[in-house]
Amino acid sequence: MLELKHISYAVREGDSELGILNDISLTIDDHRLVVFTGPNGGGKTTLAKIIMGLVKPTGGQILWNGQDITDLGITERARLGISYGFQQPPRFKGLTVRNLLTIASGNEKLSKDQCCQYLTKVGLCANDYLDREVDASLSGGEVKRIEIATILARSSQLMIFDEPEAGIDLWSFARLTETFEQIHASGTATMIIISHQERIISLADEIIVVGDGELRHRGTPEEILPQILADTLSGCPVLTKEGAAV
Ligand SMILES: Nc1ncnc2c1ncn2[C@@H]1O[C@H](COP(=O)(O)OP(=O)(O)OP(=O)(O)O)[C@@H](O)[C@H]1O
Repeated sequence: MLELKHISYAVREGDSELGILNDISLTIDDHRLVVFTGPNGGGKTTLAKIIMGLVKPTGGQILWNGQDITDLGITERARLGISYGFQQPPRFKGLTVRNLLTIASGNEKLSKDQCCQYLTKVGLCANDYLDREVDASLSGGEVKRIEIATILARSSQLMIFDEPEAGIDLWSFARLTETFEQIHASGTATMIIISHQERIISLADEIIVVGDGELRHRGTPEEILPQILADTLSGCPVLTKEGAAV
């Protein structure tokens, strides 16, 4: 179980302090598929990075399976079974796709068949990609899918995906949503997916709307999706302070 207690994050801007996240508390039970959504700049990525240990909160506490991980770094959190896929994944010049999958899986003898299974789940063919370097020669969508494949290879207990749909073609997106559904159905991992995509939002057990650095609303897709779809940001009661129901 993941527990965030009164998480805040602020940065210094000149002489003043800029609040990015303000007193966010939430609990995510094991094996849930939770989607963070909300307007651009609302604080979703910052919140996800705080869970992964990429950003240190200026206030509050994070518990993972009852353990206080607030002061733990990324590596320690990864060892505890948390993984994170960047909105814009880094490239790794000199490392091939096979290298990355092998490192991620922790299995030095990872076979071509196993690599192929991970790559197929994100709509890539192993024959075309296994020996390619993860460098600038790959397109943004390819790097994104390779990174997601490495997260699948890690089989973490908590997988965080930041806008997995970004830059991905429709066919690969369909494979990806199937993969999310399969992981969810298998009950082997908790997933937090940051997304603006209706199809992904509809897969969620729960949607958490983050706006202006606050947790605006949480509920099932049936409760939240119609409201998001019904209006633009300015008129949407789910995304505005007036509609805050948390
Ligand atoms: N280190 C920082 N210094 C200054 N501003 C920051 C910093 N980190 C985040 N922000 C600001 O905090 C806000 C929240 O950013 P964040 O990336 O978390 O939003 P988001 O909800 O993920 O947005 P998007 O949907 O566009 O990806 C943004 O306005 C961003 O510019």
